Formats: sequence, structure tokens, C-alpha cells
Amino acid sequence: MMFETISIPQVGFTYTLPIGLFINNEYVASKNGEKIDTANPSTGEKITSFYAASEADVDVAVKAAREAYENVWSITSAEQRGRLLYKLAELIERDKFKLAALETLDSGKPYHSNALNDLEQIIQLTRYFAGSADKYNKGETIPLNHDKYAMIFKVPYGVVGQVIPWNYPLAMASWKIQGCLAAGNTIVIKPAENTSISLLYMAQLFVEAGFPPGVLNVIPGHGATAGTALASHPDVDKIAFTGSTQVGQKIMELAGSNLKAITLECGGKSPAVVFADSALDNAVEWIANGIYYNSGQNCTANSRVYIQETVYDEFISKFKAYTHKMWTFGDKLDPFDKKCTLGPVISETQFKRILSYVDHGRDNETLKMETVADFPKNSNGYFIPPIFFVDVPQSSKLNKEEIFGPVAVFSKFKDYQEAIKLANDTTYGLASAVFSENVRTINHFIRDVKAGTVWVNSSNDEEISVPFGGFKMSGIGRELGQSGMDSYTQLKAAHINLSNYK
Ligand SMILES: NC(=O)C1=CN([C@@H]2O[C@H](COP(=O)(O)OP(=O)(O)OC[C@H]3O[C@@H](n4cnc5c(N)ncnc54)[C@H](O)[C@@H]3O)[C@@H](O)[C@H]2O)C=CC1
Ligand code: BAL
Repeated sequence: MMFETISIPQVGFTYTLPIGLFINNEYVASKNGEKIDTANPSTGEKITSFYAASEADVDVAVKAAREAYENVWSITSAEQRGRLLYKLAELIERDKFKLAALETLDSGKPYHSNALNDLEQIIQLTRYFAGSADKYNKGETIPLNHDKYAMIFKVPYGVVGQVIPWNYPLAMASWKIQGCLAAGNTIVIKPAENTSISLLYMAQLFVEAGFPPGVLNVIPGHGATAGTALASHPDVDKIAFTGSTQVGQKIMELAGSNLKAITLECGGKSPAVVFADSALDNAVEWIANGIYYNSGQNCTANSRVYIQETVYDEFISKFKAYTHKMWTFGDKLDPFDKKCTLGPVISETQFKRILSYVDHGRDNETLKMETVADFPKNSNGYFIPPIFFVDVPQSSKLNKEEIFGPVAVFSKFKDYQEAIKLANDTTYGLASAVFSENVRTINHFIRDVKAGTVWVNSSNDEEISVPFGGFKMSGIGRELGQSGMDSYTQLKAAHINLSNYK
């Protein structure tokens, strides 16, 4: 059976949910019959199980993508690729509530305040890349002399492998799939083990929109088997990954086997720096949202917050009051509850991992910890209240490692020189935020901070038309915007000689 019936009573939806690998526009069982269970993070209860791709299944999916590329997609016009993406955007919009609800069930993200936002972003970016398909600048001509010129083409790679994480299951898939298809590639994508069902469900919309078989293939599976097989496959031309820096490093090694092109979007320890002249209420709101939204499971979460010493106490007291008002499990411990803004974290593994940082900070480093709510009693869900640590020394593990949970870390600084030194004191370089009303301070910070994104008087405020990606160990390459097309094209140069055979 390739479909199961599941219901979400909170929103009144019933689904005929595909549980097979999506290859050549059909759902199929894995060759060895292995399945993965997926659970509801707010209760710990099993939702369903779906087939897990083996190495042999990855091979079948790559062959499907190769045939689709060579025989169909590479001769499909950019305008037609755009039309299909526009149709897809319509279908996603039609089904956005059902898709968002599935995302909430499987990942725990609050339906009203998170999952529906993700869907709005996905619809917007699908239209963006639909439009880009035929508007993207696909080349240039360089006159060399009277008789010679060169034509530079931006051509697709061919077959692209993609490996995505669980914090934004459909959004991370869409950040990768839509631009890649618009640029003319075919895809084999592996979702994360604990959040595969929403993408399997959305794959049906690609069929309905008219995408030919093999253009998009979705192969859920384990990282160590399916992920490794995809990243090392000799017929995959490019691999794009979002997830931990450790796995990013492995993917880079595996990709070396046939010198695949790579895009890596890895971890972060993104600083937010608050100067005394900033609009403090504004800073408090952006920073609390920047660490507690999606329960802190954001690669760009501002988990290090540096505050100028003269406003440090005031900032913390405002932060505490705002967090108390805004960030709540709601009354029912259910992310479908309208009042719920802080859902459970994704899994028991992540729950324990986050708590190990909290325990370490409080017990081993004897740091001062505060929270605005208790851990819920009588729940098997993975709920963690908003937590923050104050007066944290720069040497603390909490200031060095990615926690990936609702845990903020506050430290103070004296002046600009100290602030920028602290902000850059990290192996990561994904994002940063600065709060100030002084144009020179802002200008210096933009120039000096070593990060792929700088938010000025805001934080975690993504725009799909703006390139996104990291410096240092946060990654390689960019997604979104026209960079989201560049990442999926390579340059070909043709030297044209029109001289009289001299
Ligand atoms: N940058 C980001 O957005 C994310 C960062 N993380 C970080 O990673 C930490 C651990 O989370 P994990 O779920 O373990 O992340 P992960 O990096 O292991 O998982 C991300 C994806 O990589 C795949 N994967 C794992 N091992 C692989 C391998 N050897 N070859 C190919 N693919 C492989 C997984 O199946 C999943 O699809 C988190 O606490 C967080 O710090 C996790 C998810 C997203
Ligand atoms: N906010 C989407 C990027 C990420 O956190 O993985």
C-alpha cells in the first residue's frame, strides 16, 4: 500500500497520504521494504511510517532524473518551465492549509503563527522562480576582435541531489527545488528522517501541475545510507545541502568523488549587537523573535546577544516582559491552538541535546538562568519554555556552540571595538544583527562583521529576492534571489572564429 489515511481533527482535514518513494511521478516501495516511523513532537505518538530509500533506490531515482534531463527537461523551454512553476504556485496556494497542517502535525511548528507563514513564503518564492525561469540572464557575448567573439552561456548542471533538514521541511525543500527547476535541472531530493511526509504529499502537486516524470524525485531515507549514496553518486552533477556543519563537511568529502559542485547551508551562532542608542523596544522584539520563533530551530537564530553595558539591565527587563507576553505554549500543549506561539522541538534527540546545553550552563558553568514559564507537566511532547542566560562569558560553551533551541545567551560590551570583536569571535558566519540609530555605527558594523547576512534594526527577516548563505563554517554558495539561479547553473564559453581561416 502506497497510501495511508490520516486525519487531523483540530483542522478537520483527512489525507490520503503517500508513503512511498516518489520516483518518475509515482510512489513506489523501497527495494528492501525498510520503513521509517514518524511521530508527532507535541505528543510523541506515531503518525505513520514511510518507505526509506536504500542505495539501490537512490540509483533508480538518479537514473530517472538523468533520463528526464537528457530526453525532456533539457529541451523544455525556460518559458514552459516557468509556466509549470506558476501552475505549481496556484496549486500550493489552493492546498496551503492542508500542507501547513501536515507540517504542524509532523514538525510541531505552531500552525497559525509559523506553518502558515512558511506556506506564504513558499507560494511567493514559487512565483519568484517561475518568473525567473525566462527572465534570468542566461549569458553574454564578449567581442574579442573584428572576427572573433565569445558567447558565454549559463547552463544547468543536469542532475542535482539535494539533502534538507527538518526545521523548515517544505520551505527548505522549496528554497532548493524551485530555483533549481527554473534553471533547467532535474532533481533527486532527500528530506530529513523525521519530516518527510509533507514533501511526499506536496510531490503530488508537481504531477498535477504537469511536470514530466523524473524531473523531481523525492527519496526519504536515512542520512547515512540514502544521503551518503546521493552525495557520492557518480551521475549526480551537483549536491546542495542544508543542515549541520558536521554533515556539511561529510557531504563535501563525498562530493569530491566525482568533483560535484556543492552548495552548503550549515550551522550558525549568529550575534545580535544592541547599542545604547538603539530603539530598545524594537531591539527587544526582533531579538526575542529571532531566538524563540520556531522554538529556536533556525540556522540564523540570534543565539548570542551582546548589549552595551549602559542599557544592559533595561534591555533584559524589557526582554523578559516581552517574552512573557509573546512566547507561550498556549493552554492546550497543542501547536494547532491559536494561542500557541512556541511549539515543541522536533524530537527527543533534539530535546535532550538542548537540555544538555541548559544543564551545562546552569550546573557546570554556574551561569544565571532565567525562564518565563515552566516545563509542562504530564506531557510526552518535547516542549521547552523560553530560556535565557545572563552575564555569559565569551569563553562559555553557550557562546560557542549552536544550541538550536529556545535558549538566548546575553553578554555585555563597553564600546564598538569590543562589540565587533565579540561578534566575530566564532567559527560560523551565517548572519548577524545590529541595533543602533547611529548611521556611522551601522555602516562600520556592516563593513566589519564577518557574516553572509547583516540585519540592521531587525533580525531573521528573510526576503526571498535576497541572496542567503554563510561565511566561514556556515557554508558555501547562496540560495534565494538570482543567486538561487546562479547556484544551479554553470558557465560554458564558446569561442567563435569568423575570420577567413587565418
Ligand atoms: N542549518 C540548519 O538549518 C540546520 C542545522 N542543524 C544543526 O544540526 C544539529 C543536529 O541535527 P541533525 O538532524 O542531526 O542534522 P543533520 O545535519 O544530521 O541532518 C540534516 C540532513 O542531513 C542528512 N544527513 C545526515 N547524515 C548524512 C550523511 N552522512 N550524508 C548525507 N546526508 C546526511 C539527514 O538525513 C538530514 O536530511 C542541530 O542541533 C543543529 O545544530 C540541523 C538542522 C538544520
Ligand atoms: N529560516 C530558514 C533557514 C533555516 O533556518 O534553516
